[in-house]
Amino acid sequence: MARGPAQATDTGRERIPRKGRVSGVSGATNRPESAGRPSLTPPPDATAPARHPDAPAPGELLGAHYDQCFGCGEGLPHGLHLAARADEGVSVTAEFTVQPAHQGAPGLAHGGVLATALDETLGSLNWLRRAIAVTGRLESDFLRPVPVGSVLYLSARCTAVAGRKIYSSAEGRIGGPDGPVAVRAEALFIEVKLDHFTQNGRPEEIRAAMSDPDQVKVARAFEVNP
Ligand SMILES: CCCCCCCCCC(=O)SCCNC(=O)CCNC(=O)[C@H](O)C(C)(C)COP(=O)(O)OP(=O)(O)OC[C@H]1O[C@@H](n2cnc3c(N)ncnc32)[C@H](O)[C@@H]1OP(=O)(O)O
Repeated sequence: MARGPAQATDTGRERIPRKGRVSGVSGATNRPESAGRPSLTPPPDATAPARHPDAPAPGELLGAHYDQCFGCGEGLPHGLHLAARADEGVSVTAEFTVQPAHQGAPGLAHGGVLATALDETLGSLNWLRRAIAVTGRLESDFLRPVPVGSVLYLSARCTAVAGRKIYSSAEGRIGGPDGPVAVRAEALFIEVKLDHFTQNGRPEEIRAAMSDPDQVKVARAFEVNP
């Protein structure tokens, strides 16, 4: 499709032409739809990820970062309720039990739900670095069907960091932590500032999350260093 100057879209936002990046605020409106797909392989100047000194100890549960999060929140009956634990270095393990509400085909987990479980597990890695980041790219492989009632044993690790780009990978096994791999993913998270959420999120939820008297909860909702 030919791209001219900025055009209105059906969301009422401007579509940004290829060479017309908006500078300043980080957010969904900044990245042109025509942008190519940067590689999931770290560049040669990438560095090894560093664990934050205050990161939870290996084996410690990370807890939900936000109780309305579909991946880990406790406040959503049909959410995944994924529970992630810190592991060594910048890596985590997590578990998620597939519920009837998570079906795609009869008796089997929906692929999008499995991708969510991978995304959430990968996202939780950022807490170990105390970085605020969002998923930019998530490439998933579905290797085995995952039945309702089964536990998906996930593990994820951050592999490299290059500027704002965070490279990571994850896999999910069934039948036990050493069972066969059912799903796996490679991801590129992009570090953002707090205003990514405050400027793009719906005001009701932002206000509610910000006004929680528990400052640690406020910080975790946005994955900010408390
Ligand atoms: C509360 C904390 C969050 C925890 C939640 C855990 C849940 C799991 C995580 C999620 O599901 S997050 C929700 C899903 N993701 C999003 O909603 C992100 C939507 N996209 C955006 O908001 C923007 O596109 C984004 C912030 C990712 C990037 O926009 P920017 O304008 O800040 O970045 P910019 O375009 O300047 O690119 C910076 C670098 O990142 C690269 N990049 C940006 N977007 C990319 C992308 N989508 N894929 C690959 N690379 C990307 C880009 O090529 C560039 O590389 P170089 O520095 O080498 O030039």
